Amino acid sequence: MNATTMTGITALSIGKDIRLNNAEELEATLRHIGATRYHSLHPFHKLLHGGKLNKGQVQAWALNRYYYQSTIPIKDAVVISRFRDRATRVEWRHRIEDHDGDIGSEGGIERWLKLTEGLGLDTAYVESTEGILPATRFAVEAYVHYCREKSPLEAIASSLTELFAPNLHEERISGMLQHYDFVNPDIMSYFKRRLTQAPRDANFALDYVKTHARTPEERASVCNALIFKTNVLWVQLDALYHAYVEGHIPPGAFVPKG
Ligand SMILES: O=C(O)c1cc(C(=O)O)c2c(n1)C(=O)C(=O)c1cc(C(=O)O)[nH]c1-2
Repeated sequence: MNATTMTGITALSIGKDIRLNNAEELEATLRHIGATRYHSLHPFHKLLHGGKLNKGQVQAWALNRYYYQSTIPIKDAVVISRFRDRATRVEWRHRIEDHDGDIGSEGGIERWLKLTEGLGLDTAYVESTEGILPATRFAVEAYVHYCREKSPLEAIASSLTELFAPNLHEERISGMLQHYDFVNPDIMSYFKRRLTQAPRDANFALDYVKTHARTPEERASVCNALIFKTNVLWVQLDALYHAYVEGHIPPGAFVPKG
């Protein structure tokens, strides 16, 4: 079977007739899922990176994404809690430091707050998460629940969207710097740092699933974890589009000024 030409992948899972016989077929299928479902393809990102949004819309995106960013270390603590195996915990724990930082060293969450502050948002308001869309909260919480409830293999596999993040971050850095006069390199430092962190993390996760998914059923579960995660990311942008491009802001959510 040629995984890259496969059909039968539904919105939620790969077809029952798709049988992945080895690690190479698994990797080809994961890359196919990324190429067809990663949120780099979402219309909201096309607008964001193409300079087609106004400042209020970019603020709404950064405000909502803060909830995702600030939940990632909680998710990673859950992933760690799934492993008796010390080596896996040791390997995974730098992810928490990457986001939370350490005494005297800045982490990704602080860098994200530089972005929201640079965009003119009040940091206490961003941190309160009061203005985020309900769909942002539901999607992000679903990711944490997934890592708690599914198998440890699926918990690791659900991080595999990061395989596809560096290209998106490159596109975002250059697109946003080029198109928006309210964006400068300093406030984009979050993404610059992820360009080195994400490939290291993604490669570990990819090697892990290729080694530990030993049966066709386990390989299918890895693919389904990646599909689940692409949906977590996609629905967040659907909600942003509906609220801030089409103008249907849900009650109580952030309303851009002016
Ligand atoms: O900007 C993005 O589009 C994007 C996507 C993803 C992703 O693919 O899940 C992550 C990030 N950024 C990111 O910055 C990040 O730290 C991160 C951690 C994880 C994860 O699942 O553990 N994904 C992502």
